[in-house]
Amino acid sequence: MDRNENVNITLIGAGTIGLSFAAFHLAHLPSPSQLTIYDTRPDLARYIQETLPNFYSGKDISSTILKINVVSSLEDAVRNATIIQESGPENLDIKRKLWAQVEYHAPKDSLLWTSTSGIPASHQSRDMSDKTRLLVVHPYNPPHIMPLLELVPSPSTSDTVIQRTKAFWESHHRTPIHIKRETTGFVANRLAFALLREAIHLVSEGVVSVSELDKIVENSMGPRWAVAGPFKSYHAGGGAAGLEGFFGNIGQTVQNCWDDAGQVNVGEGWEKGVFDMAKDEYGTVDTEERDRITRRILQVIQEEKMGKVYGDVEPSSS
Ligand SMILES: NC(=O)C1=CN([C@@H]2O[C@H](COP(=O)(O)OP(=O)(O)OC[C@H]3O[C@@H](n4cnc5c(N)ncnc54)[C@H](O)[C@@H]3O)[C@@H](O)[C@H]2O)C=CC1
Ligand SMILES: O=C(O)[C@@H](O)C(=O)[C@H](O)[C@@H](O)CO
Repeated sequence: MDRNENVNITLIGAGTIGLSFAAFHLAHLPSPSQLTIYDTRPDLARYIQETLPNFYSGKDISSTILKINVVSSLEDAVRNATIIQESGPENLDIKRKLWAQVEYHAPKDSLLWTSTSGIPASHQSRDMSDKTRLLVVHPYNPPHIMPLLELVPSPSTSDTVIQRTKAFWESHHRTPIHIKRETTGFVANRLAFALLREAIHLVSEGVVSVSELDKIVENSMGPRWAVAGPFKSYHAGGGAAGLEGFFGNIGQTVQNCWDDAGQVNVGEGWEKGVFDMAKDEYGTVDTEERDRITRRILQVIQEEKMGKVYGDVEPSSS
């Protein structure tokens, strides 16, 4: 499936992730009328009118919003969908119930995607009759800017579903990565949370403050890993001998750091100190400014790596 096909996309859940996906698809669908949004909130239409413009720096997109199908019935939402992306609460019972209903009302060849941060498709699809259809398509927040999509099939998910999904996102110049096995937190969150655990350890031990730690990441591995991931970076760092040379040179230091790594756990009492430090330092983060800078950085990287900048979050007005 590629971006040029006439697709009807249904978003279930219009919260942080759902609306971000809405902004992304509005910029790529030939018409806003190909987008359907369903949510159980009673004020959905007004909520969309009030919040979707925030993705376009307050630009008047009222005529676009009017063409979106905003529906209050799940059956109406999915009956003509080519792609259904669920971004409801991170709650297994809710997702399970949704998929059993969606499967019943949706076209038999529609793609069924869940945005979940960590509930495996094999758990969500328990009550589905055709478990081959469900696939985790885990975005990195915010999906209208962040290129990564982790495609995490259950053991039942068909390869056709995976390949059609991969083709769709690649045709939209995104980076879908097929994760081969269902792991807790998939991959991106595991890596991010491993670093977060060490960060919390260092802050709660008084080694650095919250803002000092953030500055260390923002001025070193942050930009480094945006250009070359950990393996490529350390392979390069090993010189002619590559990663083997890297470990030959500093393998013992690496092991010493691993041996001394923090083992903080949730609920052990570090929370108040660290949370208060983050609150005092950052208050409410200006996510619009954060996203503006992130978008600029990603555009430069996209231009360098793909030779051109693709699309932005500008809704089609047709
Ligand atoms: N917030 C984040 O940074 C990320 C979240 N995710 C995942 O995306 C999913 C959505 O997360 P958020 O957007 O942050 O949550 P959210 O709480 O902002 O939005 C959830 C939406 O679902 C609606 N909802 C509740 N029950 C529903 C139902 N039965 N049917 C339809 N809609 C219903 C709510 O009204 C709300 O608008 C979760 O599974 C989460 O783990 C994935 C990546 C990042
Ligand atoms: O960090 C992200 O954007 C995603 O990988 C997530 O799934 C979030 O961590 C989510 O779990 C909570 O924000």
